[in-house]
Amino acid sequence: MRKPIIAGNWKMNKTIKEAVELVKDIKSGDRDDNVEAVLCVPFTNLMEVKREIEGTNIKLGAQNMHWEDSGAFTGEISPLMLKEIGIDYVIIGHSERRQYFNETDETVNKKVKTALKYDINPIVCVGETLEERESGKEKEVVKAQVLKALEDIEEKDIESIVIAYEPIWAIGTGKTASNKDANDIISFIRETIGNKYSKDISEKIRIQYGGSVKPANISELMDESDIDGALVGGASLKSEDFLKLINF
Ligand SMILES: O=C[C@H](O)COP(=O)(O)O
Repeated sequence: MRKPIIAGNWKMNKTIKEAVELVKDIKSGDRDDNVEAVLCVPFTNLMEVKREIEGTNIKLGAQNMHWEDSGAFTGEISPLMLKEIGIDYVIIGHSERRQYFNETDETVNKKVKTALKYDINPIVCVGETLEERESGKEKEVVKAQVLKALEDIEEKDIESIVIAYEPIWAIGTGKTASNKDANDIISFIRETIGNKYSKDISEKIRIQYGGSVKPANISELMDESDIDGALVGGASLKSEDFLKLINF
């Protein structure tokens, strides 16, 4: 049985003061213990948010990470720095990083390997553009992204990974993939992992959907057979909405 995982990706939002207020509100709300709630916050908020969630079952995530431990990489954050703070998750290969910061399948693969080396659970994002979907290439694109992200990764590490399927055309646009379409691609990702490794591990890995998830559509998405959770942008910035999502 896969434990549902709802992760809020705050993106480039919230000052430290705003972050603390939001976490205090989330902390004080009712939360379903059977759902894993993760807050993926800007680097500058990690330490304060870590302090705030101490003693709760809320998990902490970063939104990116370099693959090297240290060195001349101005502006980058290393896995050692994140490990010291005590993060549980790191988002890798979000489409915004691929689109605006030249993240490639190769760098995604390096970062996934580094995260695993440091026992940080990677949330690996994949997803097709509108153009790719309209030309019927979504499965081909997503399969290539998944296989490259998992290159040279052993089966024993697969369960530590979460995959987030986020069709780019559904991110921040208010357009959600239909439940059926999202479930279809997610079960295809599961099948791809099953073919590369084993059916057993493909049944264990958690795969989220992301793209305009909100309180109004979360339960129907979670009713689908293969969708194990959501990676949520906009709706994770309001405590009321995020609490509704984790109590779907
Ligand atoms: O990481 C989250 C996704 O990019 C979805 O963002 P959104 O919920 O604002 O569409």
